[in-house]
Amino acid sequence: MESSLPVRDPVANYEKIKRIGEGTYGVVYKARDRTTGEIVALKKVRMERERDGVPVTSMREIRVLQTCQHPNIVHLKKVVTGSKPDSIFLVFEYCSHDLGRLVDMMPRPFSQSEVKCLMLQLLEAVDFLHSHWIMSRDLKLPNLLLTHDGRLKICDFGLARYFHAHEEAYTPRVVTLWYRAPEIILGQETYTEAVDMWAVGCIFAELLRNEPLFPAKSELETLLLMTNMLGAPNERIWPGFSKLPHTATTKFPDQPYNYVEKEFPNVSVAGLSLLNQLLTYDPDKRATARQALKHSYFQEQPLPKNPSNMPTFPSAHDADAHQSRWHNRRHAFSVTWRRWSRRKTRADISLR
Ligand SMILES: Nc1ncnc2c1ncn2[C@@H]1O[C@H](COP(=O)(O)OP(=O)(O)OP(=O)(O)O)[C@@H](O)[C@H]1O
Repeated sequence: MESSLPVRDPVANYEKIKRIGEGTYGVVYKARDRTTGEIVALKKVRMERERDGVPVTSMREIRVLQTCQHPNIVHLKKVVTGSKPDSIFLVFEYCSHDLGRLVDMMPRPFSQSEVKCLMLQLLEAVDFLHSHWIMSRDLKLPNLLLTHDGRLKICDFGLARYFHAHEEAYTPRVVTLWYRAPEIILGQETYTEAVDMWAVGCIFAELLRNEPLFPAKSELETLLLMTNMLGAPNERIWPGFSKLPHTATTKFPDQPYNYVEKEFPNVSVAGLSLLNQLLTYDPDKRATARQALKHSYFQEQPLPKNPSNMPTFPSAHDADAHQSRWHNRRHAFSVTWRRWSRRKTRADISLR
């Protein structure tokens, strides 16, 4: 185990109340600090397969979380030891909802002013990450927490990494499939923080209509759904597209039209413009978080709600998984792709 970890207190200081999440890298509990009575979230770091101490993904997550003190990024309070010498728990501030479960349970989508409130908070957090040279690489609704007073917080930095001004090859198996940018699917190894902005576009669309934008089962199906909605990519709108590793082996349908306006009939011209700027194929032309924050969509009526005026909901953590329409599928895809990302050798994908 690395000695630089700020490990304090044993986990016995916390009383587990209930299990609220189980992800690829650990189980998450709602718990009470026995000394202060404070309610926290306790994430157990999976160690089973580790021979040499704390898994590298958890070390990365801890490092990133220590750097990121921001109102819209979940606060890591402590790292505590478990009963076994090598078991580790992360203690987070507790948030009553995750947006994945919440959106699934809501009978109708958030209002425009509520979507604006959530999007502004998400963009503030992403702008903060990118200005600190951090890519999340796993933005999706279940990784967005909501507090009882309307504050959105990004959680789960297990796939996050620092990026550099110079181009560098990164692992291709990142970002849960439904939120994965086209350049990753088409094999670009030197992708940038723009992959997070594609995911932000998918999240925006999902908040607007209460269902995932590209709920595909494979990378090929994701490309097909993208093409059906946005038109087929080509060299004219995305210079360099034809040279991407998987372009030659992918047969895109002959679909030249953008159907965003038709698919989102209740969204204003400014809202559609922001959505299209986020879901831009060419990562160099895709809106950055800072550009998106300045978009006129956030200045027009209805104005963004103040977080404190956001509606309140019964805790989404109390809902049965089967009550939640997309939860299991979202999670299944997350697990599958995280496992892929841990493989040492890159598996070939056939897009034909
Ligand atoms: N601070 C928190 N407050 C409340 N709930 C939380 C908190 N952190 C995590 N959760 C719940 O636990 C779930 C899983 O957490 P997290 O994404 O950090 O784990 P993971 O193992 O990395 O998961 P995944 O495989 O889905 O990426 C979240 O979707 C959320 O429902």
